[in-house]
Amino acid sequence: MDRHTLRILKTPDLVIEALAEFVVEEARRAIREHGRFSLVLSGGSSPKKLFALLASAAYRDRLEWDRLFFFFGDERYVPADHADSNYRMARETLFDPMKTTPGQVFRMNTDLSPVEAALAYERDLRAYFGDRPMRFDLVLLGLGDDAHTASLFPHTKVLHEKEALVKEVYVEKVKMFRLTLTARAINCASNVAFLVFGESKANALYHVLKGERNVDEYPAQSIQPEQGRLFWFLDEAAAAKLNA
Ligand SMILES: O=C1O[C@H](COP(=O)(O)O)[C@@H](O)[C@H](O)[C@H]1O
Repeated sequence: MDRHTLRILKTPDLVIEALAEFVVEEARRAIREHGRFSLVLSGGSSPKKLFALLASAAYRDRLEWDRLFFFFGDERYVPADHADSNYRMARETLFDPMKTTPGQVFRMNTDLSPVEAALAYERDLRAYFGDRPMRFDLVLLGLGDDAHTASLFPHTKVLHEKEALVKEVYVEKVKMFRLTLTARAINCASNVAFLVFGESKANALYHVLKGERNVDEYPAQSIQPEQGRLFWFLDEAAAAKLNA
């Protein structure tokens, strides 16, 4: 994989602190340059502590919260208050503590059918960017131990989507519909940052970064920002196989 920066730190907490600093830096830069910061949040369990840190006393005054706009890289097709909902996790750790206004948060609407929810989110994105280039300032991503990212899972049709920015996808492995930004949408971003820690991710990470290119098998390889920068924030356990 070409053109990326690795930040490897000893522990998950140090990785999260480094990424929180990066979020602050990029938010300030984006707000200085074009007045707002468009941030795509990842789901799953890894970003919980990051969101809580950004909402903590140490960080809250370092961000101009009312200029931040939040999006989702993917969503599990469950109600918004379900324990598995990525939106719920972000609401509890970030939006509620920071009292964000509804206009700042763009959630994938799982009250609609999967197809309609994907189309509606695409419309939301296009309306948000309007005449400006369709470019998020920062996309946060995680990595599954099967090398999926967002809800771009191995051997799913969405990996070959070239037009849509958002798609619904039925994922046999987890036996549910997911909604996901496509690689096309993510690769338009100014910055993409993966947050990966733990030994269980080491194998997937090795294949994504050092293995043969095979996007069907290792979907995270499809993330290659066209003009933006790609960062990997890793702990030593996740990075253990990279120098082997
Ligand atoms: O299902 C998902 O998995 C990945 C990785 O999650 P983690 O719990 O291992 O951190 C996540 O990035 C994605 O957003 C999520 O929906």
